[in-house]
Amino acid sequence: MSQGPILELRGINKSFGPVQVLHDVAFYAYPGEVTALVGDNGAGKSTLVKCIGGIYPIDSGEYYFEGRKVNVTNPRAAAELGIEIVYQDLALCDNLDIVQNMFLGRERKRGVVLDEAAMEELAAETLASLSVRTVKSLRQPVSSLSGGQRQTVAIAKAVLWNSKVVILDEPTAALGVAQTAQVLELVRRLADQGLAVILISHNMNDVFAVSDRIAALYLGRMAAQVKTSEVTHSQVVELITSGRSGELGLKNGNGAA
Ligand SMILES: Nc1ncnc2c1ncn2[C@@H]1O[C@H](COP(=O)(O)OP(=O)(O)OP(=O)(O)O)[C@@H](O)[C@H]1O
Repeated sequence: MSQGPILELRGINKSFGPVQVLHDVAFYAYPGEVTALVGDNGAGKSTLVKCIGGIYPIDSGEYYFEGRKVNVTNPRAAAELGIEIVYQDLALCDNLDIVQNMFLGRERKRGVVLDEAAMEELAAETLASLSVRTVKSLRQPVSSLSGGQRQTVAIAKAVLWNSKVVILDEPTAALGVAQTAQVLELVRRLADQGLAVILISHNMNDVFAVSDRIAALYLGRMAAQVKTSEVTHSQVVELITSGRSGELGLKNGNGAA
């Protein structure tokens, strides 16, 4: 791919009080690709993603977006760049319907009145563009949806805002086999539409099924970022568990195309 990364981090450090969680981390994500972010519990995946999303300001390091150096010091700055995070707990409101959830906090208005028709149309268009046909009515409460459907709504909500980078935190963790397959298809479709997708996952099958690149964190350091087609399951497991892969002969943060 000739295009450069849409998002690139260099030398990122992040501490909480005396505890340094991220050490000199390099990371990049390309448009049209799924980048899997893997690592053991506590490796720093959530912290890295929260730095990308402006929830945690970085202590030092450089953050580039579309080739420009940027300061992302709060979630609004990230949203303005087109970066959206879909959290594991989804932050959907059970008592609200699909349209209300998708526009929560960013409602469309006509004068002082909510423009329900415009919101419903845009929600329908977005779901259709993602080839989501599993929800019966956009006016059904989110509490009536299955886990996979909820995940779909949360993802659709994230792409509604002309997003360019969508970060998904373990989107299949709570799902069964069929629903996992549906959500992975959706993840792939997002990338095929040109979005850069960052997928946090512990599931190697998911990672290999859907990702183009894999970034492996080990104890807060980027052990490697590699093309998925160039590594095996066991090499990735070795990167996650030991931070190294002898066979790959990779250096820290290496593997850029
Ligand atoms: N707000 C915080 N204050 C202090 N320490 C924190 C904070 N957030 C995370 N940490 C520490 O940073 C380290 C990395 O945590 P993080 O949640 O980023 O890892 P993770 O790779 O996402 O793990 P998991 O897969 O278990 O979610 C952990 O040791 C954690 O205890």
